[in-house]
Amino acid sequence: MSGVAVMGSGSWGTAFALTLCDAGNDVRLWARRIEVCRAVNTEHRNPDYFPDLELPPTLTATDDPQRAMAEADLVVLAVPSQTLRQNLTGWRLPETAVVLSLAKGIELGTGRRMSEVVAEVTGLPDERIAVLTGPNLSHEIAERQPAASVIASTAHETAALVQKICHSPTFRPYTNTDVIGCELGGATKNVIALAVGMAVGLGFGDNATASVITRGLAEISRLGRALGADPHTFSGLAGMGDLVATCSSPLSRNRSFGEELGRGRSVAEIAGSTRQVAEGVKSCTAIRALGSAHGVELPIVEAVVRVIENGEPPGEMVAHLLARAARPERDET
Ligand SMILES: NC(=O)C1=CN([C@@H]2O[C@H](COP(=O)(O)OP(=O)(O)OC[C@H]3O[C@@H](n4cnc5c(N)ncnc54)[C@H](OP(=O)(O)O)[C@@H]3O)[C@@H](O)[C@H]2O)C=CC1
Ligand SMILES: O=C(CO)COP(=O)(O)O
Repeated sequence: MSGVAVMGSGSWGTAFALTLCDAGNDVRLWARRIEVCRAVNTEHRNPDYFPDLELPPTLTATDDPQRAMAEADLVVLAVPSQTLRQNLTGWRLPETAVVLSLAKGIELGTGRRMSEVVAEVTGLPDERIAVLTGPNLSHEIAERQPAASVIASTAHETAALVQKICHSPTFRPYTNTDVIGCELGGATKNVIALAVGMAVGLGFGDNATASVITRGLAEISRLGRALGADPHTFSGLAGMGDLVATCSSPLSRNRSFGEELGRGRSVAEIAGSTRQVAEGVKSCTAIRALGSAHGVELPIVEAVVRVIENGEPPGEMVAHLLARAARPERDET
């Protein structure tokens, strides 16, 4: 049994905490709101994110980050990408714990992946840092539907340790040492899911969505190659697996956000109607900047940025993408 702290009690933090309990660990959840802690500790519920789900009675919550992390072997970071740096800055991590990031985003302004933010703020060596990614829609995980996942760390032993800690009867993690590819896959698929959602909201069918998913995978792979990822990662769970799940499922917040944009609502309106994070809305700008810095063409990401940042109507985005100069499918320059 390992002692695990899950820092963040939203959709994924809560569902993954449940998985960690199922895998036989002693799990403490950190929530920034005391009312969430009370609900978890007394009613075994998290009403804002899973009103109908009964949480394991062994799961406890605290709003004190240091108490949550005390003597933890594994610290799981389950806060949004754009707040991770600030959150970590205020926390004192246990001396020997491994840190596992669940966030799928790229930091605005710095272009850093989440493992890079962790390393920068905490000073931890790469061998103590891991990331989790793959097709893991939190509501399905919370219902204990079967799922596979990827734990990536540059140190295989670290990935294998975390794999062992979170392997439950319904959750099957694989390991990978390609942290760059795993993180880029997870962050960029959110932007592609926004584009797919827009296509759906505009009333387009499966030909359109399959085309965006496939060309989206080409963009993710191109960017990954330029940044030093292993191209094989993108045909695995962290690439195609997560892309297909997120782009196909109405449970995805990114796809749903895109769908609302396609129906004509504004970014501010949609963002104001939910407390849940759709990471692609912020990360799209950071990913476009990474593409520009490395001379990688990312037409779908670019088109999503124009809709999100400039308010371009999604219908025009589609017209622009279709009007681009015709080219060979495998001309990946
Ligand atoms: N949901 C999913 O299916 C999956 C999500 N992910 C990734 O996991 C990460 C977390 O997502 P998810 O749990 O779904 O997001 P949610 O929006 O569901 O929850 C976010 C959590 O972070 C907290 N939070 C928000 N702002 C801050 C802040 N400034 N400081 C500290 N805590 C804050 C929220 O607290 P409060 O409730 O008080 O607002 C909440 O507990 C994202 O990067 C996402 O892409 C990855 C795989 C699956
Ligand atoms: O990353 C996810 C599934 O793997 C969840 O996607 P959303 O954040 O779009 O809900």
